[in-house]
Amino acid sequence: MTALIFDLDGTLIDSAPAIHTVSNAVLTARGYPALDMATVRSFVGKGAPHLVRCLLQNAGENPDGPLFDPLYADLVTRYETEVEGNTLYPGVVEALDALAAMGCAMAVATNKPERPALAAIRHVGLERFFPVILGGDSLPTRKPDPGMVHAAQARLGRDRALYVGDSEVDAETAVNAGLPFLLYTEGYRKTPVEKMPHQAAFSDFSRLPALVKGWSWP
Ligand SMILES: O=C(O)COP(=O)(O)O
Ligand SMILES: [Mg+2]
Repeated sequence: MTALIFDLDGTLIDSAPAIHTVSNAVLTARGYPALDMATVRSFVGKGAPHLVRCLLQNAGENPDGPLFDPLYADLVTRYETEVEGNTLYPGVVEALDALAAMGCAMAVATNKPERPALAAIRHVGLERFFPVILGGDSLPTRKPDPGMVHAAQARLGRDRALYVGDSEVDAETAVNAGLPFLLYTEGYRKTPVEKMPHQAAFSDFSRLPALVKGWSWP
C-alpha cells in the first residue's frame, strides 16, 4: 500500500494562532510592536529561520544581523510550549483513521522545527498515526529540497508515496521529489489553486481516503 507524507502547518493543523502568539511574544519582549495574524501567517511555510528573518525585516532590523541568533533561540524555546493555538482541521482524525485502516503508512515532513512539531502533534493527539516525523531542522536540508520527503518515504519503506500539503513550498517540494501532490486548499497558500502544480486538490478531509483509494498510478 501507499505511503502518505503530510505537511503539518496549514495542512493537518491550523497553527497560525500559536505561531502568531509566539512571534508576538518574541517581538514585544524586545519592545517591537505586535503583528496581526494575517501578517504572521504570510511568514509561515519556509521554516523557523525564514520566520525570524521576516519578523526582523518587518521590525526594520537586519534579518541576517546579530539579532537573528537570540531571536531564533527565543522563538524555538517558546514554540515548544505554546501548543494551545494549534487545532486540527475538520475531519483530519477520521481521514487518518480510514487511511490507516486501508494500510497506508504515514509520515509528517514539516519545515517547523522537530521539537515544536512533535509538541504540536502530541497536543492535537495525532502521534499514533505517524511513525516518522521530520522537522525543518531534522536533516541538513528542508523543503522545497526533496530530501525530507525522500527520507520519510525511505523510512516508511514503501515504493509509492503521495505528498499532501497546503502551500507553494509543498507544491515545489513534490515536483522536486517527483511525487504526486495532493493540495489541501484551506491552508496558508497565497496562490490561486489553478496556478499551483498539483495532481489533485481537496478542501475537505472526508474526501481524502477515497482520493487515495482511487489513485491511478501510471
Ligand atoms: O514552520 C513552517 O514554516 C511551516 O511548516 P510546514 O512545513 O508544516 O507548513
Ligand atoms: Mg504548510
